[in-house]
Amino acid sequence: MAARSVFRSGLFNDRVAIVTGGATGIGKAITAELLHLGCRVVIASRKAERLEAAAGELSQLISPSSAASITALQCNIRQEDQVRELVASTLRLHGRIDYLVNNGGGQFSSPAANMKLKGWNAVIDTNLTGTFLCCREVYRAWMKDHGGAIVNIIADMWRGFPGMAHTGAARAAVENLTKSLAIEWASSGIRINSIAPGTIFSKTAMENYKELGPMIFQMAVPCIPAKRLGLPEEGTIFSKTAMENYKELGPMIFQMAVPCIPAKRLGFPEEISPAVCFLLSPAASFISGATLKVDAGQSLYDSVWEIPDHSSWPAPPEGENVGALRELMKKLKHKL
Ligand SMILES: CCCCCCCCCCC/C=C/C(=O)SCCNC(=O)CCNC(=O)[C@H](O)C(C)(C)COP(=O)(O)OP(=O)(O)OC[C@H]1O[C@@H](n2cnc3c(N)ncnc32)[C@H](O)[C@@H]1OP(=O)(O)O
Ligand SMILES: NC(=O)C1=CN([C@@H]2O[C@H](COP(=O)(O)OP(=O)(O)OC[C@H]3O[C@@H](n4cnc5c(N)ncnc54)[C@H](OP(=O)(O)O)[C@@H]3O)[C@@H](O)[C@H]2O)C=CC1
Repeated sequence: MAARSVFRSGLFNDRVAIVTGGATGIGKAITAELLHLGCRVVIASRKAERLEAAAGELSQLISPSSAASITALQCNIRQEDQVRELVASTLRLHGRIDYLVNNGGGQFSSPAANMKLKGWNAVIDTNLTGTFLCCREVYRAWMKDHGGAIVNIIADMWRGFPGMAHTGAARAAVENLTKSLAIEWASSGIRINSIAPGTIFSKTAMENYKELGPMIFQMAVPCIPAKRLGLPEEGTIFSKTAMENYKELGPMIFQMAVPCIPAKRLGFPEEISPAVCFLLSPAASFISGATLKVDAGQSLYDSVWEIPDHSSWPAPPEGENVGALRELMKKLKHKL
């Protein structure tokens, strides 16, 4: 991993940061850049082996003259006692907590109608409650009396999040939580902001979407004149075994987002970390309660979610305008 930064080296000397989910993907890029800037970073997530491996790898990037350091602490942000222990251990180790980056999180894709309550709760507990618990514990234990800066990683959920409704709801809630805390905690000198990434490619993020391969078939439906998949007895493509063959294609979902991204390419973790460092840094000293979209304009543009053609919508109220349109369509049809 290349640890580069546009910021002045030593900018975060003697500062201490907790980065949840700091061992993989976006979190790993944030950790690498903070280390490059001299920060003492604690990375926290559930899988101890992955945490240790990342800490080992990232520590190689620290030059001997640097004030930076990295520590791996296991923590499931859904567990209140574990979050409390993460904060207490960081304070025992470093004596202060200047920054918190709530990056740990995620979800699975599923139509809302198929979600089990357990799955819904898992995603809400992780992304909303986990973020709240981390904020509350650093506030109580340190930032209330000493100030600090918090960045919450949310998502591109501005037009809802069809296919991942649970995470859309949780991230929208975190955006609102960010605003509430910006006001409640202003008098402690705490700034809190969110970053909403677009579609960001990393190996670990991709592995989470393996199960989406078979959906490639479903996604073809709007392009088929019959508006349904063909069956094997009709000599066409769809069968259980064909679907099984496409399990590998789940990760392609990331690539399929490209036409919906004005940049016409995916984003990368190293394109999120500078925005996080900016919001933590003194350069953002007058910014709080804000959300920075880092999505190359994706949220203003297209969606991967296809609505099949249908005639299920309730009819509009009859009147002169509906009548006029009907007449116009009749005339056009006649001309064609
Ligand atoms: C066609 C349009 C679809 C849109 C797809 C677009 C794809 C591009 C998206 C790009 C934007 C966002 C990207 C990212 O966020 S990348 C980050 C990815 N990383 C992660 O998500 C990692 C963290 N995630 C998790 O740990 C899990 O997903 C989870 C949050 C669910 C927590 O897992 P936990 O280990 O605690 O829980 P379990 O695995 O035991 O599951 C609990 C219950 O949750 C339900 N569940 C879980 N997985 C699935 C699944 N794949 N499908 C359906 N349901 C699932 C289930 O009810 C589990 O309980 P049971 O198994 O007992 O029923
Ligand atoms: N990649 C993308 O396109 C986008 C990503 N995001 C969000 O950005 C963040 C980072 O994602 P990304 O790097 O792409 O994907 P990753 O899957 O690499 O990162 C998710 C990280 O969160 C950690 N994590 C998950 N659940 C918990 C938990 N309960 N307690 C502690 N840590 C947890 C994981 O570690 P472990 O499993 O070991 O606990 C992992 O390190 C996530 O919140 C993601 O949803 C938002 C928008 C787009």
